[in-house]
Parts: sequence; C-alpha cells; structure tokens
Amino acid sequence: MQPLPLSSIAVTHPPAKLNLFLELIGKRNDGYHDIDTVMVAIDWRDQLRVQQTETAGVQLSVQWMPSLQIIADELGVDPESERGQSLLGIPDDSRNLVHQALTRFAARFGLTTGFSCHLAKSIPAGAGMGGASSDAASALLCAATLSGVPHDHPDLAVLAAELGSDIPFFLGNSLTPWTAARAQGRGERLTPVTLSTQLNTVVLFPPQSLSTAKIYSESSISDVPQLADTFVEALETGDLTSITSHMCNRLQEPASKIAPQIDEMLKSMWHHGLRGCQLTGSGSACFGLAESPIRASRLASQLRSQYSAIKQRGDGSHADRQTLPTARVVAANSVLVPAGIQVE
Ligand SMILES: C[C@@](CO)(OP(=O)(O)O)[C@H](O)COP(=O)(O)OP(=O)(O)OC[C@H]1O[C@@H](n2ccc(N)nc2=O)[C@H](O)[C@@H]1O
Ligand SMILES: Nc1ncnc2c1ncn2[C@@H]1O[C@H](COP(=O)(O)OP(=O)(O)O)[C@@H](O)[C@H]1O
Repeated sequence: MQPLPLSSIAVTHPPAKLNLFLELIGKRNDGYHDIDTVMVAIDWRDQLRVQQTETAGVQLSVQWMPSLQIIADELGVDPESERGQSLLGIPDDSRNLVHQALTRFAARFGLTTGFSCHLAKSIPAGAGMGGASSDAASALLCAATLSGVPHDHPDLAVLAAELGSDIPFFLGNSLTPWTAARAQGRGERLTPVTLSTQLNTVVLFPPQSLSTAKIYSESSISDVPQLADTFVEALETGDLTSITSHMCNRLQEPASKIAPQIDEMLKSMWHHGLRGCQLTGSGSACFGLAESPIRASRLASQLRSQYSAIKQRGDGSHADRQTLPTARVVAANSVLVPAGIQVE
C-alpha cells in the first residue's frame, strides 16, 4: 500500500467499552493481574483527526465536546478548580496515549515524517471506559492508513500490547471486526464473542475519576475465581435474564470503598428498572442494560432529570454543587471495533 499525500486527514470515532464480566485470576510476577474479562464496545465516542507532517514529531491538540464548560456543568464541577482539573484535564503531550502511539508507530516503521492530530473528547477519563486506550488504538490505525501500512500488519498488535492492556481490544480485527471480545492474560489475549443481539446500555459517570492501578492494588483475588465461559454462553444466547444473572466485576468492591457514590448510583439504576447494573472496568462509571434502545433512552432521561432535580434543590452555589450527587448519563448501544476510518 502507498503512503497517502501529506494533505490527507484520517478521521475516526474511537468508541468506549464496558466490562460485562471481569474476574481476577491471579497476580503475575510483572505486577499485573491475570484477568478474565468480556468487553463490549459502545456508541459513546471520541473523535480523532490525524494528518502527516513533513517534520518529525507529534503535535496534539485536545478539547472536550461540545465544550469544557458544558461537560463541567453536567458534572457540577468548576473546570478551573483542582477537582475539575483532575476530572477534565487531558494531557496534550507525551503523557497522552495518542501521542505515545504515534511516536512509537513512527519509530517502528522508520518514518521521517511526523503527525499532527486533534482529539475531541467525549468519553470520560478515569471512568473504566477505556477512553485513552481506544484513542491510542485508533491513532495506530489512522497512522497505518496515512502511511500505507496494512491494518493487519503484525507490528500494530505488538505496539498495541506494549502501550496498554486494553488497547489490543480496541485495535480489533480489521478483517472481521468484533462488538465484544473475551480478554485474558493481562488483557492482550483476545477471543471474539458473538453477540446475538445488540446490547442497549445506560452509562452513568460521577464526578470522580479513579486510578486503574490503585483499584487493582486494593483488589483481592477470590479463592475460587469464576471463569467467563458460562457468561460467554449466556451472551451468545442473547437472553437478557441469563446474561444479567452471570455478569460480575471483581473490581467493584474496592472501587465502591474509594468512591461511595458508586453504590448510590447503582441503587438508583436498579430502582429505575435497569438490569445487570455494575461498575465498568476499574470505574468510576457504572452501567445497566435495558430491553431496547427506546427503553434505554427513556431510563437515561429519567435518571438525568433525577440528578438535575437534586442539583436544582441546592442553592446552586459552587460549594453546594461540589457536594451534590451528579452524573453524566448516556444511553449507548453496542458497536463494532475497530471504528471505521474516513480519509478527507
Ligand atoms: C481495568 C481495565 C479492565 O478492562 O480497564 P480500565 O478500567 O482501565 O478501563 C483494564 O484491565 C486496564 O487496562 P489498561 O487501562 O490498559 O491498564 P494499563 O495501562 O495496562 O495498566 C495500568 C495499571 O493497572 C494495573 N493492571 C492493569 C491491567 C491488568 N491486567 N492488571 C493490572 O494490575 C497495573 O497496576 C498497571 O500498572
Ligand atoms: N487520549 C486520552 N484520553 C483520556 N485520557 C488520557 C488520554 N491519554 C492519556 N490519558 C490519561 O489516562 C487517564 C485516563 O485513562 P482512561 O483510559 O480514559 O481511563 P480508564 O483507564 O479508567 O478507562 C487519565 O489519567 C488521563 O490523563
């Protein structure tokens, strides 16, 4: 495949993910955990635009969609405050996984050119929704598209696994994209899972981001870990009752101890009629399943109005908003990974 002209811009919409099942199998010598997890990609997306540049290096700009202030208001935080910064501050330098992915890609494929990219965020950070990992996988695929590297080049999977445990899931399989996959080992050993029906979810993100490393370090491994086999069979039947009765997330307990609002959110989600309500990944976002897209959007608006009613009852001052329970509420259905790439 030939490299595209430098004027070409690759555009894609990295999806978030939810862990429908997550069990800790054991502690590894490299400090990671052996896990057995089943992830599904959902239609809550960032937007990434990548262009090649004549000069080497990576320039990255980042913004929140639709705007930082609107997202901060939804979360009830002051974007200038320390809390707002820790929740909404996304690095635009080598700390960003997109920057790291493009830098490693250029080195691995011996490029003399560089990349300029713009990342528009919608997926909350520190939510357990894999936002950074999904952006990094999309950055690798955009770079491959622009520089004429086939999407099934084995070095892309190597780079993904080096960059993070969740990135191989989002890299997907360009020949047969998947909606859900079982991830074992650190998360790099993937087995596609057939979803016989679309999953309709409602996701709540409270104004609190959690450190993946800290949640893992506070977790404990069961004497009898459950494997995901039975859950995968349930998923393949598409029967919601069977699916929800086999869902689990071993990281929910340590996360709830650190962020007690998680238990409140889950109680409210069950009360509204969502099913299989649980934490995703290392949190802090929680999700539940609904019988249809219509019901998911109806339950999402009920939860949204419940939160805004609570906010209204406050005196509206910054201090008051900092303590009121708030959350971003989104209805999203399952989608394919990798996300498609358009070239402008
Ligand atoms: C928890 C999960 C579940 O899907 O997702 P998130 O909650 O991050 O979205 C993943 O295991 C996170 O994958 P990822 O976010 O890529 O983690 P990494 O950057 O590779 O690792 C961050 C830290 O988490 C811990 N870690 C991660 C993966 C793993 N299998 N065992 C671990 O103990 C390690 O302390 C590691 O240093
Ligand atoms: N492209 C990115 N988008 C969001 N956060 C990023 C990105 N690159 C690096 N980060 C950093 O990664 C952390 C959030 O990672 P993310 O994958 O969104 O959360 P989680 O691992 O909980 O799913 C934050 O500390 C953030 O500063």
